Amino acid sequence: MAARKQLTFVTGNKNKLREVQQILEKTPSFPFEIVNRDLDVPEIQGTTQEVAIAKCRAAAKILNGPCLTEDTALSFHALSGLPGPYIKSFLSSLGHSGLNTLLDGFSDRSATAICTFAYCSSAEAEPILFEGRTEGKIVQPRGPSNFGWDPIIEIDGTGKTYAEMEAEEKNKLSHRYKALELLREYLTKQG
Ligand SMILES: O=c1[nH]c(=O)c2ncn([C@@H]3O[C@H](COP(=O)(O)OP(=O)(O)OP(=O)(O)O)[C@@H](O)[C@H]3O)c2[nH]1
Ligand SMILES: [Mg+2]
Repeated sequence: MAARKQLTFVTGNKNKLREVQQILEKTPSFPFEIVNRDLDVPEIQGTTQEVAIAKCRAAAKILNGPCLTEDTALSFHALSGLPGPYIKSFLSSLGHSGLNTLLDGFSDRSATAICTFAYCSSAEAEPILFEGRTEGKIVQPRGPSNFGWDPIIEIDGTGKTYAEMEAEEKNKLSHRYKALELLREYLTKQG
C-alpha cells in the first residue's frame, strides 16, 4: 500500500497534538499522515477567524509549503464572546477561579468552545477554515487539570466537565473533533 502523504500540523501545544492524533487514529479515511512542527507563529488580535487565518498564512510562509494550524477560543456568552481567542492569556493570568469570577454577577454562565483549523494547500494559498463548536457552562473545577480549561467547562447534556471525561468520550463530542470532521470531508473530496 502506498504511504499516505504527510501534512504538517504547526502547534506548540502537546495536548492539542495528542487529541488530534487520537481522533485521527479512529478516522482511517483521513487522507494525510499528520506530522508536527513546533514553530513560534505570532498570533494577531482580531476575531477567532482572523487569528486563525493569519496564523496559518504565517506558518505556510515559514514552511514554504502546505500546512495546518489550529486556534482554540472559549467564548462566554455573558461577556459578548470574550475571552474568545484570548483565552490563553486569560487562563494564565486568572486561572480557573479567576475565569469563574469573571462571570459572578451574571445569571448566564454558558460558554462555547470553538476550534478552528486552518489549512493552506501551499505557501501562497488562501487559508481555508473548518470550525467546530461545543456548548457548555463555566463551573468550579472538576476533574484532573491536565489540559487548560477542561476542568471548568461542563458540557451540555453530559453533566460532566471535559476533564471528567475519558479521552474517548471527549473526542466524540469535542469542538476539536467536530472541526476535524469538516477538515476530513474537505480533504477527502480534494482527493
Ligand atoms: O481545556 C482545554 N481544552 C481544550 O480542548 C483546549 N484546546 C486549547 N486549549 C487551550 O486554550 C488556549 C488556546 O490558545 P491557542 O489556540 O493559541 O493554543 P496554543 O498557543 O497553546 O497552541 P498553538 O497556538 O501553538 O497551536 C491555550 O491555552 C490552550 O492550551 C484548551 N484547553
Ligand atoms: Mg497559540
